[in-house]
Amino acid sequence: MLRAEHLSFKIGGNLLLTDVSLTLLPGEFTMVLGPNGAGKSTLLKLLTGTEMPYQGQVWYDDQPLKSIPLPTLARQKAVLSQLLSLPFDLSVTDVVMMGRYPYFDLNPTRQDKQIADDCLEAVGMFSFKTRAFASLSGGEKQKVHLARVLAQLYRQPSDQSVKYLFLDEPISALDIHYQHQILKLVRNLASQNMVVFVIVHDINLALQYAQKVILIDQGSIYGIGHPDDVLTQSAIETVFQLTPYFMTHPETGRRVMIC
Ligand SMILES: Nc1ncnc2c1ncn2[C@@H]1O[C@H](COP(=O)(O)OP(=O)(O)OP(=O)(O)O)[C@@H](O)[C@H]1O
Repeated sequence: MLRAEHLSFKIGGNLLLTDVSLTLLPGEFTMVLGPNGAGKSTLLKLLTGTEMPYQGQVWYDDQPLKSIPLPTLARQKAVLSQLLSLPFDLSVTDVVMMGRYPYFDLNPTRQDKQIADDCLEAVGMFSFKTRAFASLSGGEKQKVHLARVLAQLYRQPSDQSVKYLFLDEPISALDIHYQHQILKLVRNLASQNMVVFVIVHDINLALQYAQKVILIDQGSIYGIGHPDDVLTQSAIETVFQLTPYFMTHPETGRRVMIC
């Protein structure tokens, strides 16, 4: 379980996040939405320890995040940020193997290599494994970074511990086929004792996949809970300043938004 209490964050004199409290449960697929600049990435950085809050605290299970040793954290938590370029000339396999750094000393084992291959396969990028990462398209780079975080949290059968996966707009560069493939993959991971926190902009994908939604506006939580309870007509009108219409999907019966 992840628990955050009364998180606030400021840079200079600007308060970017104000009094955010939340609980994320393993097994629950949480999606985070909100306008540009609302504070979604800032919240992710506080929940992952990339930034320290000005006020408040984050716990992973019963441990304050700041007290968890980095080598332990590296096996528990993986983060995919929006920055996809790398300053080094690496192959696709090299990038995925970065996810295995917490597990080997000098050289990857045969098992690490197999895990990297499996994770590339899972995102449809196995045939690119020897390519130079810099030569890939934007969507291909995004899939390789996804394979990297999957490799980092790859679970051995004996490992029952809770894992924490944070993805900042992981499907922004993907075609519609891979948007759905990756979200199904992540939903499946969530069901395996994982806390999953995914920032997206697509309200219909959140209505389709999320079990919990966090709607952020102007540095605060506007709503948190079941997607149908949070992503209401009035909430979307207020937060995004446009008028949505909702229809019912003809086969599944779920809500679909059109604007
Ligand atoms: N280092 C910084 N200095 C000043 N302002 C910052 C800094 N980092 C972020 N901000 C501001 O904080 C606000 C929240 O940024 P954040 O990246 O969390 O937004 P977001 O909700 O993830 O937006 P987007 O959907 O555009 O990615 C923005 O207005 C941003 O300009």
